[in-house]
Parts: sequence; C-alpha cells; structure tokens
Amino acid sequence: MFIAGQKEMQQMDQYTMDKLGLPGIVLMENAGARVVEEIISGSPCENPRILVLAGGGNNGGDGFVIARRLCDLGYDLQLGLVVPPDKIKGDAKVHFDVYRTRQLPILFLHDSELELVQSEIKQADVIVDALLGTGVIGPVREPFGAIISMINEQAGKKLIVSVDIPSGVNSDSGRVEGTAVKASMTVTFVFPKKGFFLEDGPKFVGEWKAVDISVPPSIIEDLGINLPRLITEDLVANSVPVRPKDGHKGTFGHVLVVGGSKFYVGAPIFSAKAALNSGAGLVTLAVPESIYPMAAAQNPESLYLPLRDEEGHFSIEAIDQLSSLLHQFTSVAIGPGISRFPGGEAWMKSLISLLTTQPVVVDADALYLLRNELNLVRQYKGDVIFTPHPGEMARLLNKTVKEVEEDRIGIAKTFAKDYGVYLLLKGHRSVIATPDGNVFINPHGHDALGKGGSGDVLTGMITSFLAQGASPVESMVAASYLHARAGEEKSVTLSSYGVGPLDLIDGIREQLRLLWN
Ligand SMILES: NC(=O)C1=CN([C@@H]2O[C@H](COP(=O)(O)OP(=O)(O)OC[C@H]3O[C@@H](n4cnc5c(N)ncnc54)[C@H](O)[C@@H]3O)[C@@H](O)[C@H]2O)[C@@H](O)CC1
Ligand SMILES: [K+]
Repeated sequence: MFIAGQKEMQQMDQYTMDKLGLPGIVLMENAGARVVEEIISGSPCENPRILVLAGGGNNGGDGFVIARRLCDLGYDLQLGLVVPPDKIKGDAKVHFDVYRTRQLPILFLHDSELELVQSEIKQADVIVDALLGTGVIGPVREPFGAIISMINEQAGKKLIVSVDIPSGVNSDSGRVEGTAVKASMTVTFVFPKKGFFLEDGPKFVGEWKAVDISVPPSIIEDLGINLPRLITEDLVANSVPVRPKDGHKGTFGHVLVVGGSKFYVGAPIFSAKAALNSGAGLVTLAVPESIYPMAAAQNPESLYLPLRDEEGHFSIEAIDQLSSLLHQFTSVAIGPGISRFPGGEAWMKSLISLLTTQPVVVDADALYLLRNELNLVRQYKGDVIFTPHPGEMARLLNKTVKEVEEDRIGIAKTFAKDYGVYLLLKGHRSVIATPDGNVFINPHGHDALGKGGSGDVLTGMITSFLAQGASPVESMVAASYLHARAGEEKSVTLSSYGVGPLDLIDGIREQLRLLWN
C-alpha cells in the first residue's frame, strides 16, 4: 500500500476528474458512503446519536454526504456547520444544497454560543469530524480550535471518527501547530497520509482505514509518481527468507557481529542472539578479548573471535587478526557497543577497507566513527545498511535532532541517494530509504522499544536475514516490522516498562511463528 501527501492526493483527484471524467461530486459521494459504513460498523450502541461537525472545504463536503446518508438510514443525526453557509464553494456546495433542499437537520454554529456546541457534543454517542482535511494550513483558527478542544474532552469516552485526517494534523508532516482532533478512528480516502506516521500524527490518528472512492489503483503508474510504501504483514511475509526444509547451518549463512567494549558488554550479545533467533546458521561474535570471558559465559550460542584490545576497546592489532578471516562471513554487523575509543576513526576506516562485497550493517558508535569517511561507504562494492536513531542521523548530517524529525522522509531519502546506502531511520515510526529513491514506512512501534539494547536486537535481525539470502530491502522491511510488532505484543504481557532486549528477542520468535501459521 502506498502513502500519500496533500499534493499527490490533489494530483490523483484531479486526474480522476479531468482525465477519467469522474466528477468530484461523485468522489465525494463515494467518500461519504464509505465513511458511513465504517461509522455503522464501529458504532458503540444500537441507536447512537451522531453529531457530524462540518467545515467549509471539501472535507466539510464529505460531512454533508455522511449526514444525509445517516439521516436516510434513520439515525438520530445532527449536522453542525461551523462556517457561514456563503463560504461553502464547489463540490461541497453541491452537496450542501442537496442537504438543504432535503430540509434535513442542521445547526448553524458559526454565530451561535459555544455552549450550544458543547451540549451537542455531550449528547452525542458518535462525533464525526469533517471540519478540516488535507487542506489545513497552519494552526487551526477559531472557532475550530475551541470546538476541537471540546471534541477532545470526549476522547476515550465516545467514538470520534475523523474524515480523511484528524482536523488540524498536517497531511504531509504530521505536525500539529495548534490543536487537532484526537480521533478514535480515521477513515481516509485512497491511501493513508504521510502525516499519520510522522511527528505528532500517530498520537491523533487512532485506528485508521483507507477506503476506495473510485480513484483507480493504476493511478500511481498513470501519474508516474514514486510514493512511499507502507510496510504491511503481506510485504513482510514475502520478505522473510524462506527456509528450505533440508537446509543445514551452511544454508542459512554465517553472521559476524563486531562490537563490544568494557562499558558495553551486552550490546553485541543482544545482536548475536537476535541474529541466531532470526534464523542465521552461525553467528560469530568478535569482541575485545578482555570482555570475551564474560560475553561467552552469557551467550554460549555464538562462536567467538576474541580480538586484541587496549583498555577494554579494540586495538589496531585486532584489524590484522580479522583480515584473513573476514571472507568466511556472509554478512557483517559493526557497531553494537563498540564505543567511541581513541583512534576509533582510523580503526573503522581500516575495517571497512578490508571488507570486499559482503553486506554490512553499520550501527551505533560505528556510525559515529565513520562520520568523516562516508566516501568509503559510497565506494564499497557490496550493500551497506545504516541504522541510525535520530540523534545519530543528526550527527552524520551536522544537523539538529529537531531538523531531522521535521523531515524524516526527505532526510532519509536524500542521505540514501547521496551515499548509496540503505538507510533505516529509527523512531516511533521507522523510515527506510534505498539508494534508488524508494521509501518504506513502518506503521508499528512502541514505547516498550525505547530502551538500550532494542537497536542492537534490530541490527542482529537485519544481519541475520541478509545472511539467509534476503536483499537489503527485504531484510530491513522484515526486521523493522517484526521487531516493532514484538515490542507491541510483549508490552501486553510484560508492560511497556518491563520489556527488555531479551524479551524482545523472545517476542520476535513468536512473531516469526505467527507469520508462518
Ligand atoms: N474532489 C476532491 O478533491 C475530493 C476531496 N475530498 C476531501 O477534501 C478534502 C480536502 O479538501 P480541501 O482542499 O477543500 O480542504 P479542507 O476541506 O481540508 O480545508 C479547506 C478549508 O479549510 C480552511 N482552512 C485552512 N486552514 C485552516 C486553518 N488553519 N484553520 C481554519 N480553517 C482553515 C480553508 O479556508 C478552507 O475553507 C480531503 O481531505 C477530503 O476529505 C474527498 O471528498 C474526496 C474527493
Ligand atoms: K477531518
């Protein structure tokens, strides 16, 4: 499934109207009809009182269709119009005129006391938010702001259905500059909007569903646009490497994890365990020799390469030890727990120069150590995957975290193209970008994952899928999704406070099992 922004939605609507000849009022009628179906199926009681709040743009136009159709179905319905009727134009006016001609119930709220709105909101069982759609610009003006605050007082108590997007959320950035409706459910047209997955958006959108309004599925090809894709369970099922029944440990690849230091003993272990429990045939852990006994005692499932160290971090001799061994590994993860050690930049440079064509996942402080040698990455013959969190991304680009968070898709896309890397920008909703300009968004994520060690688990999973023969995109898509779903599910039994990296690995096994059932 694709994800669209305001401009692309406008292009699609325009194409359907102008080139295919389907009038906008038909699209609006379809849109309203689909929302009505969802309201009925989500209704909290048999005879709900429904309040439709409509603005003056086309989102309000959808609201007039919804209100008319609900009246015709016999529902106890009230339409509240928050703009003066003479402000309604175009397709919305056509449907408004039909509504008026039919003499269906309407309250003119633009010049009435806000107490009236308040009492209507309180009486309703279901509130339909058709105030503002993708056309919102800047913070919501009054009386929208006050009305939205009243709607939000009912959040969690009543069914709040937003039409297309919660009013006040920017469909491109997810930003809420003033206030926005906290929807229980958003029924969106054609494709989910970028704003559902960015910045404030996820906190407002609730459960969402994309519905068909007769914009044809071929439209993306017809318009020749490259939209971000949503990571779905189907995409993941097609991305996780299939295991031949007669496979042996040689079939499933050999992962090398390079990391660890005196202060970070656990990180490389989490990566190694995650790699093994996501199906890798063999996992070797290359750690500084001073932490090797501890690591091996904690994690006997891996093979070990204890490397020369100096004060608890890798020393330059470790590179010589690795040089004749690297060819035997199918995929390599560098970084978990490696730390920022003196001479680390030169150390990283030497290690990257030794690798030939294996896919390499670069994470954590390896990203820091490589920050001034990105040309090496560009020249590398194999695939390189970076998995930064927003802080690491900001450092790679000399930007602030705020700048990164304000343009996650744009930044990920540009970086992946500029340096020829596959990039997984972590966050509440992770963004994946490829060197050829494709973008994927993970709709899952959970605060249970907001702990040290979660990222190491993700790195291990990606490297594991690579070792089993998946492409970089398949590995990132599958790992990101299953990792997030594991966090969500584990939080149900352990609470989001209680989920740790080892629980996460356990949850990933469960997710893999569910995928194949
Ligand atoms: N034919 C089409 O184009 C279709 C459009 N659809 C609906 O149309 C919506 C987009 O319609 P529009 O482009 O008319 O835009 P909206 O209806 O989202 O909003 C535009 C209206 O909001 C006002 N506005 C903008 N920013 C504001 C702010 N900060 N505070 C208060 N008022 C503000 C504008 O003055 C204008 O009246 C979609 O979200 C969707 O619901 C659907 O009906 C499907 C078909
Ligand atoms: K809306």
